[in-house]
Amino acid sequence: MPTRRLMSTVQDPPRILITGSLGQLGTELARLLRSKYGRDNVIMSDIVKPTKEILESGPYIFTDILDFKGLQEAVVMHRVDWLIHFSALLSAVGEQAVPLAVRVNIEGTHNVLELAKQYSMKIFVPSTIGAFGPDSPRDPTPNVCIQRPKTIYGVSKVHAELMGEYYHERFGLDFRCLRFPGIISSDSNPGGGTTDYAVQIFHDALRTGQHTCYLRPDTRLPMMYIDDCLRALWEIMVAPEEQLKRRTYNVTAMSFSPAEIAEELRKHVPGLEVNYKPDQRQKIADSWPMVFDDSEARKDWGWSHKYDLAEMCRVMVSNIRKRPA
Ligand SMILES: NC(=O)C1=CN([C@@H]2O[C@H](COP(=O)(O)OP(=O)(O)OC[C@H]3O[C@@H](n4cnc5c(N)ncnc54)[C@H](O)[C@@H]3O)[C@@H](O)[C@H]2O)C=CC1
Ligand SMILES: CC(=O)[C@H](N)C(=O)O
Repeated sequence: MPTRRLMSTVQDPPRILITGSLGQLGTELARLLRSKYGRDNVIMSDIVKPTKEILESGPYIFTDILDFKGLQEAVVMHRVDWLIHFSALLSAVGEQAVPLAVRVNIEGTHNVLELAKQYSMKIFVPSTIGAFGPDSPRDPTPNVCIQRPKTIYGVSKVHAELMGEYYHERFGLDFRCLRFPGIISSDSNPGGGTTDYAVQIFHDALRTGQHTCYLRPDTRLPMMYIDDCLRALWEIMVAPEEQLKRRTYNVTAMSFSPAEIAEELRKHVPGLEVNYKPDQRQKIADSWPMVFDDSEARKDWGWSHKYDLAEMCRVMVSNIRKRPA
């Protein structure tokens, strides 16, 4: 690791605000960043009532992403240097609440970009495989290709990518963005995406030995274990400017279908039964990349995943088994 990175970690910790921090990624990211930069330098925020454990784990504040003044106050009062913008409505819930998704995902992104510009903050905004559509090459999907997504979630994420890149070009904003695949973690309640089955299948397998999947058995999608996802986020945040040839990168770890993950999971839960009842999420999945080409991230700033399908299943099963019922 370059010395510069180590120095910024140890001597001059950034103060970091995470929006939408009580979702699937935020709580885990806060834990990781607090272990690197100190408990009080990472401020979690959301509009959701936190648990006692969250309140005791470090600073937590209410911030609605649609309230620009409230965000300004949070940034000023907490002397924020990095903004990690997680607030969003995901692909499946976004289709059920389009006007709200437009506000949270698009207006919310406008607010944080403007704020980051005004207060000279470094900003990370995640994008997704959902930023591609049926006209994109799907196997593999390269970093730069046609993007005509068919969900409001995808449309809002292409908008975020373009707005962030524009603010970088126009105002010199330090905007960094990764397009994540479906993220798998032992949180039993992911946020309402099309890839959520790949989390739910573990909980169902270990609780009941039976899972009903809302996608067809052959629906192949790119995926990643949460530890790889959060490490990728941290690595791009600390990557020296000169390594970044672009502001938005594809990252991935594996691709699998429901039938393939079920087969791997049967090594741990031999009698696992899976039924298939495709619903409206099938159409979304059919428009998304099957295999994600992240060679540019690997080449430019050294991205490399650690968890493949077998290792991810092993860790997920072990983590969920350790939890109280
Ligand atoms: N989980 C995944 O598989 C992937 C996630 N991402 C992106 O990563 C980010 C985080 O994702 P998750 O944690 O999975 O999402 P999530 O749905 O679990 O969490 C989103 C959070 O945003 C908050 N939120 C909603 N409206 C808000 C508002 N008005 N003001 C402030 N906060 C509000 C919610 O309360 C929730 O805690 C999102 O931007 C998502 O698009 C990208 C690719 C994959
Ligand atoms: C891949 C994503 O962005 C998310 N998990 C979703 O399915 O909406």
